[in-house]
Amino acid sequence: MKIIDTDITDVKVLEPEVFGDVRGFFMETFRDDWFYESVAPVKFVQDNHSKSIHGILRGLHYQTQNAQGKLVRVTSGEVFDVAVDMRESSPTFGKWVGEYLSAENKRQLWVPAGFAHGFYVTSDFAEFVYKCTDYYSPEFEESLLWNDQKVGVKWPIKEGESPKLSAKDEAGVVFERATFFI
Ligand SMILES: Cc1cn([C@H]2C[C@H](O)[C@@H](COP(=O)(O)OP(=O)(O)O[C@H]3O[C@H](C)C(=O)[C@H](O)[C@H]3O)O2)c(=O)[nH]c1=O
Repeated sequence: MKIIDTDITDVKVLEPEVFGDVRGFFMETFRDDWFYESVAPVKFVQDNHSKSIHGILRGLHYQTQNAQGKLVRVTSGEVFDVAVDMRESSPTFGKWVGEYLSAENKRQLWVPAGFAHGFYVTSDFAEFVYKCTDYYSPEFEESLLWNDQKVGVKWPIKEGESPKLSAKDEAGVVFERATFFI
């Protein structure tokens, strides 16, 4: 597995070793000992899987308590995946990184606890699977508004298209009023 830095120190792109042959391919997608030693000393407790059609934008979510680190990847289609640093003490507080994750590039993104996370589906549909370092706690869930002007995420939304959001995400908080981490 190759680790690729992003513009935010703690957010990493992981590229698996892919073994292709006449049958197709094989790759290891996660090893607990390697991840703990080489990426972050965390343990994962919950796996999730969602499917979304083109133009869906899920996010930008985080839990203000039981904050979740997320190891995310795409098994069908392609998304533009975004992490926003919500840690007030971080030198990259309020900054964002975005990476294209796809079944094709097989890339994963490690998004530590303390980040708002979301993605926009650029393909006809996308299946999104991910591991979380804490359990789902809806009572502590917050949505940062996807198009907050201060954060300024440059989503790859084509001219004339607008993202399809859940009501919860439509009602996301602006950065100024969001809950931050230490
Ligand atoms: C997240 C989650 C949801 N649910 C239930 C609650 C709802 O009845 C239904 C859909 O939930 P929601 O609309 O919050 O799903 P997403 O918009 O995909 O939320 C996720 O989107 C972004 C990309 C994230 O990073 C988070 O993992 C997560 O917030 O699944 C559960 O039962 N367990 C869970 O862990």
